[in-house]
Amino acid sequence: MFLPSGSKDMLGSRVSRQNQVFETFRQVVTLRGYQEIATPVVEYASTFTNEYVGMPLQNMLKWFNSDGDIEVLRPDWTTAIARAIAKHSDKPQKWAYQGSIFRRNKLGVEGRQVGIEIINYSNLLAESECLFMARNFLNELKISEYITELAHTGIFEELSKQLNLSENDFEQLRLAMHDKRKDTVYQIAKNHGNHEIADEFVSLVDAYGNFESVIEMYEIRWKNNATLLNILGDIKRLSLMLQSMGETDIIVDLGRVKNLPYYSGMMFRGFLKENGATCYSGGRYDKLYEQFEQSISAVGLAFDADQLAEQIQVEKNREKICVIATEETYSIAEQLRERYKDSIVEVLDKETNLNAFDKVLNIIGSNGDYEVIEK
Ligand SMILES: N[C@@H](Cc1c[nH]c[nH+]1)C(=O)O
Repeated sequence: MFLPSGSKDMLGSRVSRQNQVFETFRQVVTLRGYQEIATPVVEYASTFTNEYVGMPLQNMLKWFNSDGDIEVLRPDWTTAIARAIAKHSDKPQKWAYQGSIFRRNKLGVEGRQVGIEIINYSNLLAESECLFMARNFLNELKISEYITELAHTGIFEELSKQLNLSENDFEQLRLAMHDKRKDTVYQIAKNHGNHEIADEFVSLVDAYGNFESVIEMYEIRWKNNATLLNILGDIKRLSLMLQSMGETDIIVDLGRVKNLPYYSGMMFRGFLKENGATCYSGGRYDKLYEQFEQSISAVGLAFDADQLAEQIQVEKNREKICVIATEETYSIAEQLRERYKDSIVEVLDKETNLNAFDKVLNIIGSNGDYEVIEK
């Protein structure tokens, strides 16, 4: 029997590691005062494709229901949670979730995420909470080799104002910036502006690296633009907060454009040093709540739980005990569990693969007169 392309089974230690990621996440968010939220896997496509959210339908797993509406498998937690809490979003709240999202991309169709959404907290408190929580969680998973990247949607938007761009041109330029295709970036900016602004965009493609040096350079370059200076100030403040917590690998990417249409402000990502993979991604998305006619401060991030599960070691600190029993003694073996409550106890009827155990117990005897002997 085969599986549809993109679907996969998971077995044994891969599942244990996945569950360890979920369990560690729950411990961390519980201690940081988050509430848990779960939304259904099946939703209306319009929840994600409407003009405020703007996710492309083509990547979703979808079908028509009997009324002719398009339904999808949840492609995004953040949007689903905004829909779920829209009526009760007037108070400060912190939500945590874990489960699958479904998007057709090169990695498959199903990805597992654990994530947080912080609603109605003041901006810096919520943004720093996201980054501190990420640090706390990765530390608990014993993942220390990662890089934190900060970026901001406002930079590209502010500079684009100097160009005369249609919606389509804007999108083309955003895509070219995203893929770091400097030739196309230059062409679009030059065609709709002049070569100076085109040069500015091209150099923005390379404006990433250690936060101190990049910010210092751009504070001078943008000294006459209050909007850009404010953005640099916000990024610097967050970076310094992280640095004061002992984080050393902090980079900024001033030319980064949003990877999800709803971001509006600070964006952050974590990269694993070992393979460069993104282990978390998030940002501010106040605009998402405008669809519910609400003006709300919203920020959050999601971890790629599959990626994290690949990185961690399964905790193996329990004693493994094998009890060799017979048909007459299976219930005696079961009672032995009481004596070894913190150990892994397996009952076998033959002595096979005993090297896998720390202790082997034999139940010997007959007619209700049994003895447990350690081998
Ligand atoms: N939903 C985003 C992550 C995120 C959570 N909150 C804000 N952003 C993603 O799937 O990448």
